[in-house]
Amino acid sequence: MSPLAYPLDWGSRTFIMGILNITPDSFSGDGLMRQDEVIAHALEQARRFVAAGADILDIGGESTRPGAAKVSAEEEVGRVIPVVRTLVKEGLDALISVDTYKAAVMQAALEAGAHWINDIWGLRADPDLAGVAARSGAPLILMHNRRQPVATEQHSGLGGRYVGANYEDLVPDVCRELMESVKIAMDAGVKSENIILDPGIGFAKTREQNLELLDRLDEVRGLGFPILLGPSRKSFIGYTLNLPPDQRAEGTAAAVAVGIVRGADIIRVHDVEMMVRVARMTDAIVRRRH
Ligand SMILES: Nc1nc2c(c(=O)[nH]1)N=C(COP(=O)(O)OP(=O)(O)O)CN2
Ligand SMILES: Nc1ccc(C(=O)O)cc1
Repeated sequence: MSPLAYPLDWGSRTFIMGILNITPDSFSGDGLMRQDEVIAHALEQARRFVAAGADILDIGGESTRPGAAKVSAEEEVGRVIPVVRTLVKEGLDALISVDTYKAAVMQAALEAGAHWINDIWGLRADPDLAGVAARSGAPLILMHNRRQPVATEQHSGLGGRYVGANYEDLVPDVCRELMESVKIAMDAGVKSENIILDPGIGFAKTREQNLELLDRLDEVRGLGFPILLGPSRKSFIGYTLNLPPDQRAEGTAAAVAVGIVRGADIIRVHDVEMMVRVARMTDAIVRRRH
């Protein structure tokens, strides 16, 4: 079957992005490189996600958690591209997104047939990515994030998690900085209808800031772009419920439901089957979709 046509029918329902981490060190332990036969496992997980209702599959080859080891573009290409090729060849009924901030990785992914670009640095890490995005005409997710941890702060005992969390006024600051990323994109020639914004839950934000940003997501939606939300299994849930990543499904469900009420268009999740049900139920209430 052919993937969903873009632009998606925003507002008609919540779209589901399933996370496929081709990493040995992802924070919630879902990284497929912990296993043998990575490609076979990725394909199996992708099929399971699509059968459960995923619209988009997001493939990542470098953990983005604070303090994670950086991976070279060559190594990331070696992890991600074989999986992109396999999923494209399989012809799954889902869009293929690649979670990378590196222009070289994204260029290779697009050539291998990927459809979407997911940049956790909102075009601030690799300026060449803006041109790659513009030339490809692919939808581009611009996530809010702040500067990379410097060595001394990384050793503060917080793993760099709160570096950059010194906001003057949280929501307006996040909105302004997202619009700076939009400007970088549009100056490079990315069309506004290809831009999706993401508040960056868990990136340079304290627990309280993550909770407030989620509750005020409607203000970010007010910027006029579709919104992607990624709360899945993150530590703001862990700190609130005092639970490890593998026990954060209910907390994720609450965040997903509130996120949809406040205007999220896409949710990025690990537990696809469960969150599809949460999204369908929330859509039935707030969008009257049955
Ligand atoms: N657009 C967007 N991209 C993201 C987001 C997010 O919230 N929004 N969160 C991530 C962290 O989750 P993941 O499970 O992929 O963890 P990892 O980075 O440790 O692999 C990684 N990528
Ligand atoms: N990449 C990230 C992974 C996890 C978290 C978090 O648990 O808050 C934040 C960022």
